[in-house]
This record gives sequence, C-alpha cells and structure tokens, in this order.
Amino acid sequence: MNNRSKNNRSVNSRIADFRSYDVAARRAEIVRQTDLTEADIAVYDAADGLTIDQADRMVENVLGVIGIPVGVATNFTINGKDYLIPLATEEPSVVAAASNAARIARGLGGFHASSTQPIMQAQIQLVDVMDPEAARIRLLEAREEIMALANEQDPKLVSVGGGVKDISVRVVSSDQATYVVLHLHVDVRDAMGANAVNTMAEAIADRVSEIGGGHVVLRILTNKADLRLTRVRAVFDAELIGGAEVVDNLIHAARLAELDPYRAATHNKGIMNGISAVVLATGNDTRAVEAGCHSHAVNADGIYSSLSHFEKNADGNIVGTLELPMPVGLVGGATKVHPVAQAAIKMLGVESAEELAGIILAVGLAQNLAAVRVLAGEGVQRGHMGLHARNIAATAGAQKSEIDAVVARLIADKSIRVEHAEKVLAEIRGGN
Ligand SMILES: CC(C)(COP(=O)([O-])OP(=O)([O-])OC[C@H]1O[C@@H](n2cnc3c(N)ncnc32)[C@H](O)[C@@H]1OP(=O)([O-])[O-])[C@@H](O)C(=O)NCCC(=O)NCCSC(=O)C[C@@](C)(O)CC(=O)[O-]
Ligand SMILES: NC(=O)C1=CN([C@@H]2O[C@H](COP(=O)(O)OP(=O)(O)OC[C@H]3O[C@@H](n4cnc5c(N)ncnc54)[C@H](O)[C@@H]3O)[C@@H](O)[C@H]2O)C=CC1
Repeated sequence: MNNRSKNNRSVNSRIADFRSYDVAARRAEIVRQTDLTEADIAVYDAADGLTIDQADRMVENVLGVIGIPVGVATNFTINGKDYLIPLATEEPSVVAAASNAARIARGLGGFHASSTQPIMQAQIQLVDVMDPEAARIRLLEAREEIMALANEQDPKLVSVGGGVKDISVRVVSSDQATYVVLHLHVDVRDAMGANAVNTMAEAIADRVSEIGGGHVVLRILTNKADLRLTRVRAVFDAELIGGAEVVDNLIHAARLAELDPYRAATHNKGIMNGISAVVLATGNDTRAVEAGCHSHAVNADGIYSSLSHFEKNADGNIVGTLELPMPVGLVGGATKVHPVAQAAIKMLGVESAEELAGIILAVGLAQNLAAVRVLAGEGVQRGHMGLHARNIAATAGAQKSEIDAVVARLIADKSIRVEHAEKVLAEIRGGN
C-alpha cells in the first residue's frame, strides 16, 4: 500500500519498531521516504522550530516560544495511500496509541476518508427588525446581489473555484428578542477560511441591513462548520484488538459514550488527543477545530454524546466511524509562516485541505480506538503510565543514562510516582 510522494519517493508507513530508532535515525528515515530534505528537517533542531523574530511577527507582546514534542505516527494507510504523520503533543502515549490502532486497521484496508465541499459560513445578525419573517424573504430574494457583492471581496478565492455559493436566512427568537440572521455559505477551497468569510461578512453587512431592516450587530464566521464535514471509517481486526471478549467490551464502552455525557466527554477527549495533535503540527487553528467538534457532539435529542461510533461486523471485527467538521487549510494562517508547520505539510505530501482533513480524522479515530481498546481490556495505566514513567523519572532528577533503569523499576514495582522514582534513583546511584 505504498504511496508515491510528489517527488516520486515511496512512502511505506509500516516501519516496524520505529520506536527503537534514535532521533537521528528517525529523521534519516523520514528524509529517505518523504519529500522532506535534510535541510527541511533541520527546522526541528531549533528548540521550537521558530526563531524569536518569527514568533514576534506572529502574535503580540512576544516573550519567547514554548516547545512541544513532534512525534511521527506510523502504520497509516488512508484511501489506499501511506502517510507518515506528524503529531504535536505534550502527552505521552498518544503517538504510540495512534500508531498501534493504525497497525490494527492496516491489514483490513486502513482508513477510508471522504468530505463535503469546504463550505464555511458567516453570520450577519440584524436586530430591531420590525417584520422579521418578511425580512427573511426580502433577503432571500436578493440572493444574487448579496452573493455578487461578497464575491467581489475575494477575486483570488473565486479564481481558484471558491467563493459564495449560497445564502440562507434564519429567524432566531426567544421571549426576550428576535433576530434575523443571514448566513453566507462560502466555498473556501484550501483555506481554513475565517479571514476570507469575515471580510465578506463585513463588506455586505450594510446592504443586508438596508434590505432586511433594523441594524447589524455581529458579522462573523460561525465555528459550527456543519457544512464542511469529513468522514472516516476503518475496520479493526478483532484478533489484533485482543479477541472476542475485548471486542464485546469495547462495544459496551462505546455505547456508554453515546448514552452518557460523563463518559462522552472523556471518549471525545481521546479523539481530540489525535485530532488536535495533527492540527497543531500543521499550524492550523486548534480552537476553531475544537469548537466545531464540540458543537457537533450534541445529538438530535440535544444530549452531548460520543463523536464516534463502533459496531461489530459480520466477521466479528470492529467497524469504527467518525464524522466531524474539519476547518483546516493549507494556505493562510500559521500554516504558511511557521517553518515546522511547513515541514509537516511537506512530510505528509498533501495536495488539498480536504486530503489533510481526512488524515486528521483518521488519526482521531485511531487514537479513540486505541484508548477504548485498552479500557475494554487491561485498562489504560500499563501502556500510558509505562510511557509517562519517563516523565516521572526525569522529574525525579534521573539523567539520560539513568532513565531506562528507573523506568524499568517503576513499572516492575507498579508504582509510577515521583517519590518512588526518587527512592529508586537514590538506590541506583548508591549501587543497590
Ligand atoms: C501504549 C500502547 C500503544 C502500548 O500497547 P502494546 O500493546 O503494549 O504495544 P506493542 O508494544 O505491542 O506495540 C504495538 C504497536 O504500537 C505502537 N507502539 C507501542 N509502543 C510504542 C512506543 N513506545 N513508541 C512508538 N510506538 C509504539 C507501535 O506501532 C507498535 O507496533 P510496532 O511498530 O512496534 O510493530 C497501548 O497501551 C495503547 O494504545 N494505549 C492507549 C494509550 C492512550 O490512549 N493514550 C492517550 C492518553 S490517555 C487519555 O488521554 C484518554 C483516555 C484514555 O482517557 C480516553 C478514553 O477514556 O477514551
Ligand atoms: N472564529 C475563528 O475561527 C477565527 C479564526 N481566524 C484565523 O483565520 C486564519 C485563517 O483564515 P483564512 O481565511 O484561511 O486565511 P487567509 O486570509 O490568510 O487566506 C485565505 C485567502 O487565501 C487566498 N487563496 C489563495 N489560494 C487559495 C486556495 N487554493 N484556496 C483558498 N484560498 C486561497 C484567498 O484569497 C483566501 O481568501 C487562521 O489563522 C485562524 O486562526 C480569524 C478570525 C476568527
């Protein structure tokens, strides 16, 4: 299931035992397989991949930068193509878990992703409208004029096949107030699209109030990007999951997440472990994606619920599915200015925002399956805390050469706590 990169390199995401490579060997492997050159991958040498001058141009009142590790998830095949996927996360076991679940799906075809058109929406809120229902109809009658005025703001977007495709108008009312809210539906192609649609919304606002009446308050993107959905599905091998009993327990665990908001929040956090890590690694807007996902987690009955679904198929394997808004881009925002984000995009070899969205969903589903699988079996502590033990050993003061020995003792003693690590370290240093 190899994939040819843009420069015709062969990407094979199945790199057995990648964990035992040292950092230099991992980089060499990535350079060998992907379009990243040795010069490109050197951005990871700077502690944060970002100079102070670059940071100072990105946000305000800059003091410095914060480093977040970037790891590579292996074993991913998506729509028949292999990917080596950068994840930026401070949490141990996320990269391992995603790689593990991708390995479990790989033999059964990997992940299949698809998306709607990349439609983002802006809202223009009219207040104090005397005749809200009639205003709604007048605005819909002016559809062509409103769309043309909005499209004039972004000839570049229109030239690449995007632009406003439709409008809709809602009357939002309660006992306290009634608002007329016009939505612009904008195809943003390979952009995340917030700046693009906000520019349009501000430009048409006066004309919208002339037609609708009242006056304008809000003219801003909605992060409930429910017209820009990405879907992913994968079959996970029952044997590799741990057998029929773990499969059945996994279904019970997933069902509780559908029924119970307390469980759903944690289940969805596991999904976001994967999603936010790829979104961050590619310089995309984590808050925009997270807000969109949260808004999507409320089901038809108004209950906060699981974002994913797991079912057992006729072969006894698990079929996992995930459908989410995924407003990410390859142009604009930090994707174009952050050197590490650019390296991530080049490593992935993605050609469209839609392809990137499919990868992000696949990692979200993989991370979710991996977590629920261990919860349905041995519990999360062995795998997660085993990897977290490295942090604990370092916190206790272990040097690089001492960490492996301290971690081995913490796991053997089933006590992954700083006080115990300090005791073990003292013993090791004392020759006991
Ligand atoms: C941690 C594992 C994967 C171990 O699982 P394991 O079965 O011991 O793994 P293994 O040693 O048999 O290796 C299997 C594959 O996993 C990967 N792998 C395995 N270890 C590593 C490693 N060190 N570094 C890199 N890759 C690793 C790697 O791909 C490897 O294949 P290989 O390539 O070696 O042939 C498993 O226990 C697991 O998936 N745990 C879930 C961890 C998790 O979800 N972490 C997130 C933090 S917990 C949380 O935030 C959310 C949660 C859990 O509450 C969500 C929820 O409740 O739903
Ligand atoms: N509520 C939110 O989520 C908000 C987010 N933001 C920020 O907005 C930024 C993203 O805005 P964008 O409009 O994506 O950025 P942008 O304005 O930098 O880039 C988009 C522009 O790129 C041009 N373009 C060139 N080639 C294109 C192609 N192939 N496809 C699409 N457009 C192309 C178009 O003119 C388009 O308007 C992010 O940094 C985000 O953090 C800003 C305000 C609110």
